[in-house]
Amino acid sequence: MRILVDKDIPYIHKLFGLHNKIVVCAGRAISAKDIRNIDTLIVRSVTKVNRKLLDDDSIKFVGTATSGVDHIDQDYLKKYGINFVYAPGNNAAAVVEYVFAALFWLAERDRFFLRDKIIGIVGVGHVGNLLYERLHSFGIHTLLCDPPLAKKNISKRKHSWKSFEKLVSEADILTFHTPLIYNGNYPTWHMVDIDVLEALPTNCILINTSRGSVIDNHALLKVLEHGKKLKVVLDVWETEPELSLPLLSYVDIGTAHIAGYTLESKTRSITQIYNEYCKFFNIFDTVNLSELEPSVICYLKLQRKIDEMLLNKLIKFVYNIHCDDLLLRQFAAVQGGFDKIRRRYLDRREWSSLCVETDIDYNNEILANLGMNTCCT
Ligand SMILES: NC(=O)C1=CN([C@@H]2O[C@H](COP(=O)(O)OP(=O)(O)OC[C@H]3O[C@@H](n4cnc5c(N)ncnc54)[C@H](O)[C@@H]3O)[C@@H](O)[C@H]2O)C=CC1
Ligand SMILES: O=C(O)C(=O)[C@H](O)COP(=O)(O)O
Repeated sequence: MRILVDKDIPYIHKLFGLHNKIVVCAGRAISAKDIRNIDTLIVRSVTKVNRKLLDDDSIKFVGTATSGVDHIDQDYLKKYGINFVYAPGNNAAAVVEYVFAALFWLAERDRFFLRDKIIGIVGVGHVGNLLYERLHSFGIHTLLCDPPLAKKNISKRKHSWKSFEKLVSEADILTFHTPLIYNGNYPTWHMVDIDVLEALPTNCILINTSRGSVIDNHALLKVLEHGKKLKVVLDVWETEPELSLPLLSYVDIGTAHIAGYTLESKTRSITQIYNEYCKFFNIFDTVNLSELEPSVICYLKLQRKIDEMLLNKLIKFVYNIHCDDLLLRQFAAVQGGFDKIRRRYLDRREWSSLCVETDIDYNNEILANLGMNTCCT
């Protein structure tokens, strides 16, 4: 089998290398010429997989080690019988922990408590739902907007779904976790446009870790330049990998599309693609995640009941989002800087890598609900 893989996907040779010819290529540089005589293509979000790329008919299997699939022309793959798999949900915890890190960083800087805020979650799938569950478990109020889900009415939760307009008018914090959808009944492209931006309450916190174009970045820059008081956290940008430096200068936290980047999430994603690949080609080999899964790296003991201040310390111990903001501001103007940050991103870990000792029952319950490992003395 000849497999072409984005060179920034980890563990490829360990997983696929035994019986296959592996060709690696920079994700943004993969071209139709590279695809010739390739059976399997494995990409990330930076490679557009469409008719232009796949003019060769040798491809049988396409995998993307991502949750978002807006870079894939799925209709084309289906039309030509090319098997397609992606990795939904594997980076949900990483994104949720990024959002928590951003919220607690802002709360510390601007001296407010999250328990006094209402958080509007737009898109309640793998990421949005986990975010809801963890915020709810810590007593933080949320409003949920997900019309496709509400329409399917498959939600188990007691909460009533709210309209996007309701969240815009009532939420103190809006966080977006939708796919990038250009048409259909519920498009998300520029769902935050100039009208929404002008309608947002003063000092509203806007967080986007979905896709850059869910927010009209030009309109956002315009309202910020005109003095609209918003607090903005952007991990995704409409013009990635080129960045609007003026917009970066206005946002409170800016990062290089790394919200989903943890060692655990990358391991889970490529393992899922590998297992789907084995199923498709009838290869009887299941990889043991523990071989790739990094071990627990640290251990802490809590001496008192957990509250927002103490949780903030734990969050910063595992992941300090401010470092990623400084990193982007340092390299944003450097040619290729955005992609370089992503390629060399340090092995950020998830809360589950933290083992917390506590003999307080309340702490055990809260920390377990937040996805941390706990052990009693
Ligand atoms: N920055 C990063 O590193 C990451 C970004 N993402 C992005 O976040 C998106 C969400 O990720 P997941 O939760 O895994 O996807 P998902 O597919 O599990 O959930 C998306 C949810 O959005 C809902 N939705 C669709 N249109 C909507 C609309 N108009 N209004 C409100 N809700 C709507 C869907 O019904 C679904 O429940 C991905 O599509 C991807 O683009 C995901 C992971 C990492
Ligand atoms: O999974 C998604 O969707 C994401 O946005 C990933 O964080 C994208 O990461 P890359 O595939 O661009 O490395």
